[in-house]
Amino acid sequence: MSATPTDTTPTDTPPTDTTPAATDPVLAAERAHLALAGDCLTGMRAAASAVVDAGVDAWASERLGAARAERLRSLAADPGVPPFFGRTDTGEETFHIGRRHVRDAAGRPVVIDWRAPMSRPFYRASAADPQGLVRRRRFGFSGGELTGYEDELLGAGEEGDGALLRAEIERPRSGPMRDIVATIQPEQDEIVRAPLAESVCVQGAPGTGKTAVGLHRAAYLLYTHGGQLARTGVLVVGPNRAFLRYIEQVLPTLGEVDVEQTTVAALTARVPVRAQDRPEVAALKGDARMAQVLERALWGAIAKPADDVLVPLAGRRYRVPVERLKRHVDDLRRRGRGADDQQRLHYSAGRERLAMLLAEDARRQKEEAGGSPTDAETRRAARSPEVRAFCDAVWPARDAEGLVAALLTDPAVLARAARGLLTDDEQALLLRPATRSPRTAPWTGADAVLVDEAAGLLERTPGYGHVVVDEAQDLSPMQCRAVARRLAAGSLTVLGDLAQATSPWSPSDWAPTLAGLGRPDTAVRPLTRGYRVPAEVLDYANRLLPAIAPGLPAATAVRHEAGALEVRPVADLAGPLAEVVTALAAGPGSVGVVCADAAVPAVTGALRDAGLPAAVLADDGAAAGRVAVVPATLAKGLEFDAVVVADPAAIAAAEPRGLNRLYVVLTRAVSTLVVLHRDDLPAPLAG
Ligand SMILES: Nc1ncnc2c1ncn2[C@@H]1O[C@H](COP(=O)(O)OP(=O)(O)OP(=O)(O)O)[C@@H](O)[C@H]1O
Repeated sequence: MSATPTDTTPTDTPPTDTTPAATDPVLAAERAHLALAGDCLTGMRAAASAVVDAGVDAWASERLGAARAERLRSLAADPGVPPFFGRTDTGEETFHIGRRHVRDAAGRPVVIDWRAPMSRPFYRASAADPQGLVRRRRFGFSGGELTGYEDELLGAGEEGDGALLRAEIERPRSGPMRDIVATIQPEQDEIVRAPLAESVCVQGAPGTGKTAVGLHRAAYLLYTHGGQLARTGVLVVGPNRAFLRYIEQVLPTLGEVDVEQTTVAALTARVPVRAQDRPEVAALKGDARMAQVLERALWGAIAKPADDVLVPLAGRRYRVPVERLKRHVDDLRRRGRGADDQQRLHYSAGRERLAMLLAEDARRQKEEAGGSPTDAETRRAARSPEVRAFCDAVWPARDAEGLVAALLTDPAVLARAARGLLTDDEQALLLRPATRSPRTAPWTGADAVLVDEAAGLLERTPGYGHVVVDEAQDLSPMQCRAVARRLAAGSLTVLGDLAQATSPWSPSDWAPTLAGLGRPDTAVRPLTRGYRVPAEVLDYANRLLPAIAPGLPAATAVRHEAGALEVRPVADLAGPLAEVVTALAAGPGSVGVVCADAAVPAVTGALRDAGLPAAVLADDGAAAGRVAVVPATLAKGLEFDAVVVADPAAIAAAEPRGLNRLYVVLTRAVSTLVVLHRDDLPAPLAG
């Protein structure tokens, strides 16, 4: 391998090697290409803004304008992000690989989008399997300037030593998550480029790049299947808003601004959540049996028609006999029972259809008698007071909040719907006093998911073409259903780690979650190379694995960092905490101080008393400062340059799956983990 100057990071970092390169002809040529790419981008931007917004009509003009704005937006290059980060040579052809295509005025490619098929060997080639490449080149930049490159002569069996990847993952962390487009690894690339039709479940240990892979997969799919997915959309679901804030810039940096990123709570926010369930109640409300209870509560209240109905049509009345009415109701009920949400007849549509069937019966009778009623007259018949009264009695109009409120407050309604499904004790757990109106009820997060389920029974939920669900190991069966409803005919990327499961539903394998998400045949793909956490820290956290996830393979870290882990017994927390955080805060990266949720005020107070600018990370994602106090329950998915864990025993003791929570907390650090413990450490970590 030939390695000239190796400031190997693709974006702005100080060079690690400042070998004078001004005289290096390769570097000079690459800098010229960089300048050309910059000029071409400027030209493309100018051309895009010069497109005249004149369509054939106002609508077309507006669409043209929107398309142009979109194109300009995607071309609005961040000056800190260089147009390319790598290059492939096949011996005949050379491609520079970057975040987006760049063409010259004649349309010749200057930079190839990383997602294009031609870019694939850049990520997959190895000395053993060069995939047609004689050389792979990676570039290092500083302040937007190309300062170095690293060659691998794959054709000659030479492979890099991973210096670039190491430099990239060791960069001090501060602020939101970054893209990994310059250093996607082969095992990650296979998942990123899996076909759109294929649903994928990534079981990955902490820091193996699951979130990164999921986001890059979304960007890849949008590029490769732009037309189809632009219509149906891509949805990314994360566990909370703090997590969303952390990841939300990755897709825009990759040029994808139209992906919806949300939480399950936001997805199901049909009622204002203003209360919290006791854990055992929340666990029951998240149970899959609740879907059956709701279905029965809704469809079970449809009554048998008792009498003939006289339907008025164009000045006369036509009798629809009760037997025929019964058949209509039975047929429609049957069509409402299908498993496929997109195909099945929903309750509200069933009610409308029933009214229409009565009107059509009347129309047929009139036609048989020689009349020819119009469509408008038939529709009017369907809306007549007689037909409406029949529908109200047999197939009453319902709303989702009202349905759930009745179920949770009326013992008789609940008993009827839950018979044989929930025990008496379980029914008693669900019941709460009624409020004057469902609007003012003390709705909880779990109730909101039930209301969403009810809404999904009433009407079809619009679906996306592809859904990425992160931290999926924590989803309740009812939350899985809420995501599945948004999937339509699309495919799914499920990301998670069973060892990090902290919810009451946490399964020991992926089958129930994948079934709940409506894609039981999804293949589970493991990721086991840890990019975030140094080996010293990961091996320490992995001691918990036999207790929390027996059988799950432990991750191996890609790098060692001597001195990355310090475990210190302390008599009193405040003093050592302030001392450790002061020392860490003097470094360049972010510092996360993680403690049990209940200890947040005390820990924050201790840090502030020592004059440290500590800010608490909030669930709404409000940005904490460089020293963030992180409640243990919000740490999932996040990372910090340095992490201090205050009182691990308290974190483990705070909840039923406290050891899993501790495993999450211990795996957030990129460079340094300091564990300060007053009490004995949990057994697997002691000694
Ligand atoms: N190929 C890569 N090149 C550079 N950095 C990488 C690569 N893969 C992952 N990383 C970095 O490793 C860190 C962990 O990635 P990510 O958050 O996606 O992991 P995860 O598996 O979702 O972790 P967790 O389970 O803890 O949430 C991130 O900083 C990410 O940018």
